[in-house]
Amino acid sequence: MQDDDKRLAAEAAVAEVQDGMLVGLGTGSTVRFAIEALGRRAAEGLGIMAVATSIDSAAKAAAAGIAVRNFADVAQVDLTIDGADEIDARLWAIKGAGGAMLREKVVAAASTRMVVIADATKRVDAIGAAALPVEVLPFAREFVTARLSRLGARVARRAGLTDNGNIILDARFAVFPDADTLAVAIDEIPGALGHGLFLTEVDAAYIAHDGIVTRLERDGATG
Ligand SMILES: O=C(CO)[C@H](O)[C@H](O)COP(=O)(O)O
Repeated sequence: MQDDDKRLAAEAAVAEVQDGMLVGLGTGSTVRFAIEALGRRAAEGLGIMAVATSIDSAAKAAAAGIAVRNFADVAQVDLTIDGADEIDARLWAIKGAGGAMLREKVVAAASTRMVVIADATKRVDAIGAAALPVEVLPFAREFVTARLSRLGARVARRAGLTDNGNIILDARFAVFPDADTLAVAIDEIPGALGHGLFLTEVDAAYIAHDGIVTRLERDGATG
């Protein structure tokens, strides 16, 4: 059921893709459905190329027959489709449970339009219950941990390394602080390379609940 909703949200977003576009591919189990849908459209003749936010998504896109460009060679993306861990009515999102939020934020910032796809379990009244992932230079591990603790977080180091060779610290807050203030405060910590708070990047969201897809736009429109 949840997978059906992920697929429906993904297919609704992929319907936005037009011939000639450079498409940004996020990361995660919902994006996997978007990659499959995009692969089907490419096989039917849609002329697109993609950039991927993770090694995993690049491999899945190539396997689906989508031409993948190296993002390092790219300054501008037409449309990016990505998942989220939480998203609210303002289209504020927490991302990064899959650990790709640093590349995801760069690609989102390069995109003319960025849409989130999600099943209804991701829709929240206010973001902040999910862990907030922070990608950290390994050299700065304890320093950044201390700074995040000072901001009120309980901090846990995630196992493994990101695609960029860095570590992830998951920050949990008993009471989530003002998101704008928190984003600025984390941005100012040297060694903290990126975090999962997406407050300005998301232009629209396709959210599926029991087979019905709702589109939310940043300007408040729904469909
Ligand atoms: O931000 C992400 C990866 O960094 C994912 O988009 C997010 O975690 C949602 O993943 P899923 O669709 O598997 O629930």
